[in-house]
Amino acid sequence: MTSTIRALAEVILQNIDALEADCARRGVEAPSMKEPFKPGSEFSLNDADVQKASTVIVAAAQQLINTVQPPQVNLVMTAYSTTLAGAIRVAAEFHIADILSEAGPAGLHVKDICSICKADPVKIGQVLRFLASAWIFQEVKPDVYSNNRNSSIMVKGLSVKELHESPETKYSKPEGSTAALLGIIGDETIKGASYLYETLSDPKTAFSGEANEAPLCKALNTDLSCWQLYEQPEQQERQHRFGVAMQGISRLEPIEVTTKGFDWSGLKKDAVVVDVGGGIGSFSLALAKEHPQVKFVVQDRGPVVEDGLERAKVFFPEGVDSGRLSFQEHNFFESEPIKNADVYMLKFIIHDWSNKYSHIILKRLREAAAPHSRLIIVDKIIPYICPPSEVNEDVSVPGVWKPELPEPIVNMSGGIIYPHLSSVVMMLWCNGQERTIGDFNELLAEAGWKLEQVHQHDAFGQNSSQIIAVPI
Ligand SMILES: C[S@@+](CC[C@H](N)C(=O)[O-])C[C@H]1O[C@@H](n2cnc3c(N)ncnc32)[C@H](O)[C@@H]1O
Repeated sequence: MTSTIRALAEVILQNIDALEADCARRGVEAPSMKEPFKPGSEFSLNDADVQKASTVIVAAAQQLINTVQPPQVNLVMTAYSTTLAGAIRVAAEFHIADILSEAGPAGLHVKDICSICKADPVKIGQVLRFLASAWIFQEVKPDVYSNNRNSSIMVKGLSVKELHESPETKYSKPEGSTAALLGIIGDETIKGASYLYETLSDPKTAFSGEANEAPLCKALNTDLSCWQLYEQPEQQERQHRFGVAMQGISRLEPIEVTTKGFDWSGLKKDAVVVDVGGGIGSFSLALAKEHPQVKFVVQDRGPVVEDGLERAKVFFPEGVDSGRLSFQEHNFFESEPIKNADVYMLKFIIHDWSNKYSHIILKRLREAAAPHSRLIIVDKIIPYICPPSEVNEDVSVPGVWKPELPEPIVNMSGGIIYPHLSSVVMMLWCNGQERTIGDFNELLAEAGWKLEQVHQHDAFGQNSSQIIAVPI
């Protein structure tokens, strides 16, 4: 009889065929971990067969690793991985990937890196070797580091000279959004995570749905929610970084995935799409470029829309000048000023809020909606990770996918932790959560919306879905 570990290895090998066929079709080699990332070198994950093969390989490989290593190692090393977030932030803030990008494939000695970034080579040397052990940077000779596929993603698109002379512009290029996101993970997110237990065990906050009683608020010793905190003058840098980091999140899934599904081109000329809590407007900007017949209005808090307008003037001046992309300050807990819009869109908003506050946001939009209005929520749909045969949720909505993985894989997340991680991160920041399709159905119905259809792009919640609702 085939052992489980051999069966896992065989599952991996069978699925490698699909990835090799993908490379052959595109006339490229499989990506090398040693080379900096080149656009187009990734597998074609928008091809359903390639995506399925990649998911099965990741799931089987992770089960194999967890089976082969002793549980002490699995558990303790996983718990220690928060330290990686701190180390990655160090690399991003000291512009180490940018320095190594200029140094090229031969790399640079840690002393030379540190003479440029003005840091202690003994300490930075430890950080870099730790990161290289986790596949971020590579040690090409003793104490000499170069960028590899993973570390090269941290490059911000500006010269090291520019980064040092004008630090306030460090996230000004689109590539800088990943560094901004890594900055947030290594700052607010790990600070919040270290207060998770204290918040969940304190009777004052254990059952709270208030955004200002989340673990991050405890960590930063404030009574303000993260959104209110960001409005304080001394938090300007964090506020700006957050806006840019949202673009970095979008890079985790191709923009076509989040825009695909709803029939934007079916909207009539001058149809109005309101991007509620639209941040600095990255999503609307991408859609406005593709659908010139539609008008997009991005609503957010004052400082955010100011930031968004400035960026839009640089990246889409014709849209701003023609009024096809505009920005408006608006608090989504108050009455929605744009009535009868064709589409109200909530991207990465509902997951920020507990049910109590999500209900208010949805209700305000329902009050403003006309019968023809559509609501589009872009968020993850959380799958259960028990065997699908155990799930008998009573919600049948067109477009919902169910996870399926071959035996002997036992973890139905497919080893994809992102949606579940994201849910806990939302709790850390603001007592929010990601939701199952059943949760969305209930929340929408209570606010006067009928869940009509879902555009889901994978069964594991790796990519966000579009959840379409109509007024009841
Ligand atoms: C997770 S971000 C999503 C931004 C954007 N939709 C995107 O996908 O890039 C949440 C946004 O909600 C905004 N926000 C928070 N509280 C708000 C409020 N009361 N009214 C309007 N916007 C708010 C924040 O400023 C932030 O831009």
